[in-house]
Amino acid sequence: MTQDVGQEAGIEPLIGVIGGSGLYNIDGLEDRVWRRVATPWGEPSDELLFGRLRGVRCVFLPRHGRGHPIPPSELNFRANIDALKRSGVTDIISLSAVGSLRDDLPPGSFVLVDQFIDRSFARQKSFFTTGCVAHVPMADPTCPRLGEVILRQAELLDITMRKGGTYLVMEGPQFSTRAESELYREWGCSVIGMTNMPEAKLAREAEMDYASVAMVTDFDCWHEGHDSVTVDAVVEVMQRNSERARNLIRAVIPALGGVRPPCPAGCDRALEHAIITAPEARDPALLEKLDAVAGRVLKR
Ligand SMILES: CSC[C@H]1O[C@H](OP(=O)(O)O)[C@H](O)[C@@H]1O
Ligand SMILES: Nc1ncnc2[nH]cnc12
Repeated sequence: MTQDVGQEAGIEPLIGVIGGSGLYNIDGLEDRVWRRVATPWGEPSDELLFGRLRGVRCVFLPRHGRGHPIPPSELNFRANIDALKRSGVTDIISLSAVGSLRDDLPPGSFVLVDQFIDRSFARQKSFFTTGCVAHVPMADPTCPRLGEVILRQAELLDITMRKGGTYLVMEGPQFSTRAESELYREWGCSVIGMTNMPEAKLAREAEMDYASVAMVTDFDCWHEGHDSVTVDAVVEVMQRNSERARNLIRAVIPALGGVRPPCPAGCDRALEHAIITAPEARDPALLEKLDAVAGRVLKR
């Protein structure tokens, strides 16, 4: 009940940043402290880094863990999203290294992704399993309000960022075959990576605003004029991309401080009409696990 009143009156956002390949830390954070956050879904990728940027609180999680020990298929996406949610995070900015599927997105390009095609298959994709079934809307998988702030800050920093693009999520860890790469190009995809799904789906289930900044590191394997992607190439370009990524985060988080109204697109209310399991058919043990993710709707 208290949370509903808070939503009507507006709440102060807390921004969570998920750093991808090459981004395992945020520098310049005040009051920084790494803290383990336990979840009912298991261990997140690493401890979470709590701190402030120009006085505004934020939380950082290195997606693959510090030192990059965890491959995409073994990421505990549910634990990562739950840990951010139970830490009070309302909005997630996802930062990712991606391959380009378009000539006009060369390495070094930044894309504010607004669509996904999810070709991952070996992952836990929902918090809602037997005992509490929910179907959240995913037509628009990213938050336009959060995206606008990111685009505006990028513009102020002179960082060129493409507004919109489709991110093809592959399972990995091997890179694509040339036939796959060509197929995804025919599908009209802009970039390819291995991590943004089910991350975006779970963020939606947890009623969090989610935006994805994809940083192009390579032309995958389809481009006749460029070598096929290698990890060395990705790391080298990410090192060049990372300063702009850090500057962007250092600008976006302070810009998001202060009380604001509920999300006009409804990201923060995605569960409102999503749960189909009758109250008497719900599994109490699962409901307990859902305390952080869905407590807002399950407890009333
Ligand atoms: C190191 S290349 C492949 C690796 O990089 C991307 O990770 P992230 O999205 O976390 O930046 C890609 O999805 C793969 O996991
Ligand atoms: N070409 C590519 N395919 C999948 N993930 C990537 N991450 C960076 N480049 C990639």
